[in-house]
Amino acid sequence: MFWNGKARRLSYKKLCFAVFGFTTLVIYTILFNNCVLSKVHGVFSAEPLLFDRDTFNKKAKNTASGYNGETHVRLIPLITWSNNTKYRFISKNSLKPIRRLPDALVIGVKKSGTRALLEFLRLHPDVRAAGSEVHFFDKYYHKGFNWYRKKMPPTLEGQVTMEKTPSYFVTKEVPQRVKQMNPSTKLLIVVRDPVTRAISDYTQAASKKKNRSFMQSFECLAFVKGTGFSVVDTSWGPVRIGVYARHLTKWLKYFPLKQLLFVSGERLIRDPAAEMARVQDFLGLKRVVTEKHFYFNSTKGFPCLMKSEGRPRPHCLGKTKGRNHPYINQKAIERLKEFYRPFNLRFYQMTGINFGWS
Ligand SMILES: Nc1ncnc2c1ncn2[C@@H]1O[C@H](COP(=O)(O)OS(=O)(=O)O)[C@@H](OP(=O)(O)O)[C@H]1O
Repeated sequence: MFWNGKARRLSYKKLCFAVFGFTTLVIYTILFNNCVLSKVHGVFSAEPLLFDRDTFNKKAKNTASGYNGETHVRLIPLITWSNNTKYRFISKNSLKPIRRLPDALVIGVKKSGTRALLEFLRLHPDVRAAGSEVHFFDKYYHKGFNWYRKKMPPTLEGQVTMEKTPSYFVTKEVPQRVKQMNPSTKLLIVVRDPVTRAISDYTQAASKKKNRSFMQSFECLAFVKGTGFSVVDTSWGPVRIGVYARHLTKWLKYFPLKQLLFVSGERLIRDPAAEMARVQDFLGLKRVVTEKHFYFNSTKGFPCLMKSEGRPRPHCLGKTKGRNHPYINQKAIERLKEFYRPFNLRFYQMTGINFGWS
């Protein structure tokens, strides 16, 4: 009897332990798999889990974290996996590049050297940039952030995702939209003497005309008709874009000055490595792009690249960069310089940099 009672007590204890152990195991498995599932999901896509596509679409359209739901998320039943398989899967796939919204934007200024800056930055292994201008914030904003994300190159955690669209700098809706995407977005602005910039802009427009003899001269377009070279036509795009202080004021309503980097277009040609050192510091990157990446091509008259991704030989930027400018009457140039002087001074004060445009 004594032994029977003791044995029963012992097996009752064992049963309690077994039930307790089993319950703990079940709870642990549920919690662990929930946690792993959300991680695995992050590997497949940077977008949030989607359960009710329509409700989510309504909420998410045009919010940076939003997803306008074209793909359904495939949930993998991890419970059937062994722990080792799970970890191998996660560690392998967390190194898989995914498309993300940009961390940094080259927002302008048109014809100041924005392509050169982006191509130089692409030499850096920690930078990935969209090849062509995306125009999301000025032309395609209605398409939503998921459209924008898909235009970005896939990047690994820690790499900087970028794009350049020079018209962002002068489009009034853009600063607020960029802030809505991510208030910490880093903004790069290449600037060049506004008079040379206007001539460059005109040269590009002329080069696109099929019949150039129909194109009015730069002098005709830059000044109000019948005023000779005295009244500058500020409604003409190539002139208006060069009033940098006015455009910058709009950006400073949404972003602190420290989030903006002003790159000198002139210095980017004269000393690309020095300018690139500033840019890499600003983006928090190691200074990988240095003098050894550039050589001066005297035929082109510009710095060119020793090599770049997919192009192992020395090469320059394309034919549309570094065009010959037409002759412009010196009086017109002087008058334009006079026109820009107060705006340039204001711009120097705002940025704390004297760009040296006379
Ligand atoms: N390395 C190098 N090679 C060639 N060109 C160079 C380089 N660095 C700066 N630049 C200057 O870039 C000017 C074109 O500016 P953008 O690239 O901003 O033009 S665009 O707005 O994207 O059309 C272009 O203007 P133009 O000289 O009028 O063609 C160049 O002066």
